[in-house]
Amino acid sequence: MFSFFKKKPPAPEPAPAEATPAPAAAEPPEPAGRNWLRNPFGGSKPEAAPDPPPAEVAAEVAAEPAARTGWVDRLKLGLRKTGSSITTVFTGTRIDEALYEQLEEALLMADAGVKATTVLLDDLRRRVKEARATEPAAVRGLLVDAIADMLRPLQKPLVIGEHKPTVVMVAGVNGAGKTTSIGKLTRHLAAHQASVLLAAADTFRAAAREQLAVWADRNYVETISQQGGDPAAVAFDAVNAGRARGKDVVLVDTAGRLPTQLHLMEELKKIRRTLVKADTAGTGVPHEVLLVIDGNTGQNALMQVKAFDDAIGLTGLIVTKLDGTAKGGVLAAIAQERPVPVYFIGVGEKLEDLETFDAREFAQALLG
Ligand SMILES: Nc1nc2c(ncn2[C@@H]2O[C@H](COP(=O)(O)OP(=O)(O)OP(=O)(O)O)[C@@H](O)[C@H]2O)c(=O)[nH]1
Repeated sequence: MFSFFKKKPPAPEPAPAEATPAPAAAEPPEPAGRNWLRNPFGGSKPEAAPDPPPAEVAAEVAAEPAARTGWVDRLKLGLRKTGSSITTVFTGTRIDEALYEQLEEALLMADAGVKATTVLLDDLRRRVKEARATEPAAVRGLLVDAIADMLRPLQKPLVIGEHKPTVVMVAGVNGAGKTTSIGKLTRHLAAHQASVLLAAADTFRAAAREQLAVWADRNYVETISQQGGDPAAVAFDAVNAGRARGKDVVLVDTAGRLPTQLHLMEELKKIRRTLVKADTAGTGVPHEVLLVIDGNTGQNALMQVKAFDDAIGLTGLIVTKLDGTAKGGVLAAIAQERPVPVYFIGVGEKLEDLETFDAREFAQALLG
């Protein structure tokens, strides 16, 4: 069993990992700077060894430039639009009601929502009192603490490997970044000796299947797809194929849909029910139900979380496009109103631009 965990990137990067997988009992070499999984097969590697990832993937990942270590900077840059109006509040000379009012406005503008904003400000007032702070600049540090504490319940690793295959269903509205995130996730799984089967359960849009096929090619993994027909059938076939082929992970990509498109939400529920039916061993398929949300959509993202959670029971979120949003505060609203764990955040369009979520780092990035 392995989990995606947060690890500070050591510097400098060590020599590229060998393409050959590590022996079963030993921990595989972990490419430096990656926040990905560790000890993919724990102490109990399955008898049938998974397909080793091609040398190209492991070598590419290991050879990634040190720029990767700067992802927090990129997040900071991305969230600057969100944070700039908040941080200007602390340039004054006094901690007074005007400061709290400006802060309230800035948090609402960042789409933190009324509830989270109220809780944050109450918490901040308490912290300011306790710390006997007198300078606005000190309030900024206390706000980082308050935001980090609020977001902490969202910080949870995605555990893969407890079941073989681990079945992960991925949903979201159109263009949220599902397929891109699946590609990124696949790459990192492959780079850590996990074999992946992709299921293109978007049977309507040929472009979606093609896009997934491109990601699959780039990651040297197989796909199950079908033109037309029933997406639930593709999902069913994928679980069976994943089992038969001894894959570690089956990732099921679904077509984008709005929560208001009730017939499409029914279709999503059907895909989920079908995955449950394919679970002949009763291991709890789908093991993970992820929603991909676009960080730019602010409060609307919260509505999506609620609607998809009600429909298919979410286990985690991937929040994309945090590399340029004025609405990063929405994570506070999610933490307050529907705390579904944030497994990953997307900070760019490139394959390596997917990171595990760390509440404190996010809070710090938010306030520059
Ligand atoms: N800047 C940035 N762009 C992203 C990120 N993730 C995805 N994108 C871009 O968002 C656009 C949509 O991504 P897709 O992966 O096609 O979205 P999708 O949810 O699969 O779309 P549908 O299949 O239409 O539902 C693409 O242009 C991606 O490159 C991110 O973290 N940052």
